[in-house]
This record gives sequence, structure tokens and C-alpha cells, in this order.
Amino acid sequence: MTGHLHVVEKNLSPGATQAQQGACRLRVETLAKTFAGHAAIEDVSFDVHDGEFVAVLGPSGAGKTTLFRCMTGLLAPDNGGVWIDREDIATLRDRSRRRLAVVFQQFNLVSRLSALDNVLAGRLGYVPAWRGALRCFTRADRLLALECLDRVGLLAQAGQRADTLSGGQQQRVAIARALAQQPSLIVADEPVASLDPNAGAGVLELLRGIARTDGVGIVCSLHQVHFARAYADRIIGLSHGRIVIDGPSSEFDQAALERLYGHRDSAEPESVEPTT
Ligand SMILES: Nc1ncnc2c1ncn2[C@@H]1O[C@H](COP(=O)(O)OP(=O)(O)OP(=O)(O)O)[C@@H](O)[C@H]1O
Repeated sequence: MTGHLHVVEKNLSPGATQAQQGACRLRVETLAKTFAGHAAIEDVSFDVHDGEFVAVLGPSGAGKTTLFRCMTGLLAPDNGGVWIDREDIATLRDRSRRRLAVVFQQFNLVSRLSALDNVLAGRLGYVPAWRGALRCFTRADRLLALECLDRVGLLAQAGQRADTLSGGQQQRVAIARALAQQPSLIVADEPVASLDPNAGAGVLELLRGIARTDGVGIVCSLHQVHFARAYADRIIGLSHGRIVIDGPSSEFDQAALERLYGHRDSAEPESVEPTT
């Protein structure tokens, strides 16, 4: 394994990639959270810059969900903090929160609403509350929502109820909703865990494209190492609540896999396959 992947001490972004020359979208600093005396995450620090797609890997119980809940403000850490565009997540209110878009494993769409109406929910942070409650969006908002659906390849399904779409299509609608927020950062919590491999690859390709073309920082937890290597710029490996690997995905090799998941015959059955 290269030395790059081991360096995880004081520097906040030891796994620097070329994308990190841009603005800092996310800063996670000395984050810690303990449950009943057990440290779920401990001293976790890293930065994500614009245009950068970072995958977070780690065995079950490593602390990924806890980290993501702290990053999205759903859980208050015991120590450390999270900053989005240099603003503390703990103080992000209403309109500022629109800079953070979240994509969930289970899509979190309103099933009885159309794809377009679900995407319009991404505009709620931009309109007065009464307009949002009445679903009274401007023409510009509607055009933007349609454009977002077009970008994820679902313009033709704009009027279709969300619960009549396939899982892959529903996750694309969720990504279109995130795009409609015009965010600085997208946090995707296991976005392909409920999808078949083809649909999963399509979703990750979309996310990578968004990072590239929109300059959005993306942090995405994954269970599939081959997806992380194929689509992410950088891989952060969590084990027992700590970052043990942080480096370019191209340097994530068999030794890194074993370091993260233990020996090949234990937690992680997948081997590292070459990506094309
Ligand atoms: N609300 C909670 N109460 C008590 N312990 C918790 C709570 N949430 C998480 N933990 C513990 O913290 C540790 C990290 O859990 P977490 O869910 O963050 O891991 P994970 O990497 O997301 O796992 P998985 O991949 O299985 O979802 C585990 O030991 C878990 O049991």
C-alpha cells in the first residue's frame, strides 16, 4: 500500500486530490460521538472541496451512519464540529440549510406526488413558507425543476407518481430534487444500497457528473468497494469510529482493503477489482 493512504493525523485533508484546490465545501473537525460510553466516532477530521466526490467506506458498525447524521445536523456531536461553506452546521437555519442536500438510501420521496412535485420540494428553501405550503411555485422554479429532471434522464416521467417509478428512477428523482436545491454539498447516505448493480452504477455516474459540472462537493457512504474505486475521487475508510484510510481512490488496493475490513476471509467478501 502506498504511504498516501496511511496519513491521517493532523492535516485535515491528508488524501488531497486535485479537486481540493477549490473552495472548501465541507469541513469536519475532530468530530466525536459516544453512545452509552461507547465511542461511535472519535477524532474524525477531513475536508471536502468543490467538485470532489468522496466515498466513505467501512465495515458494519464503523460509524458511517453516526458520521453522516452529524454531518447533516441530525445528531449533535459530543466534540468537534461540521462547517458547510465555512458556516457551522449547528447554526445553519432555514435558508442557509438549502446549501446542504441529502440523498437517502430509501429515496424519501412523497409517493403520491409526481416526480416534478417531488423535485419542486428542493425549491422550498427559496420560497416564502406560505408559497411552499400551497405548492405555489414560480415559473422559474418549475422550469428549473424540469431541467433537473431532464439532467437525470426523467423529463418524460415528470407527471408520473413517484411510487410508480422503479427504485433507480426514484433515486434519480431524489437526485434531481437535490440538484433543484442548487447546493454546495450533497451528502448521500448509501444511495445505491437498495438498487441493482446497473441502477446503482447509473446513480453514482450521475453524482460524479454533478460534482464535475456543478462544482458541488459530494460525500457518499458505500458498501461496495468496486463502486468507490470506479466513481469516487477519494476514499475515506472508517474503522472503529476512526479514519484509518484517506487517499485517492486509485491508490485503494488490496492492502488498503485488508486494513479496512480485516483479513480477506472476514467482514468484507469483496476483492478489489481493476476499474476501467
Ligand atoms: N443511537 C444509538 N445508540 C446506541 N449506540 C449506537 C447508536 N447509533 C449507533 N450506535 C453504535 O455506534 C456504533 C457505530 O454505528 P453506526 O450505525 O454509525 O455504524 P455504521 O458504520 O453506519 O454501520 P452499518 O454499516 O451497519 O450501518 C455501533 O457500535 C452502534 O451500535
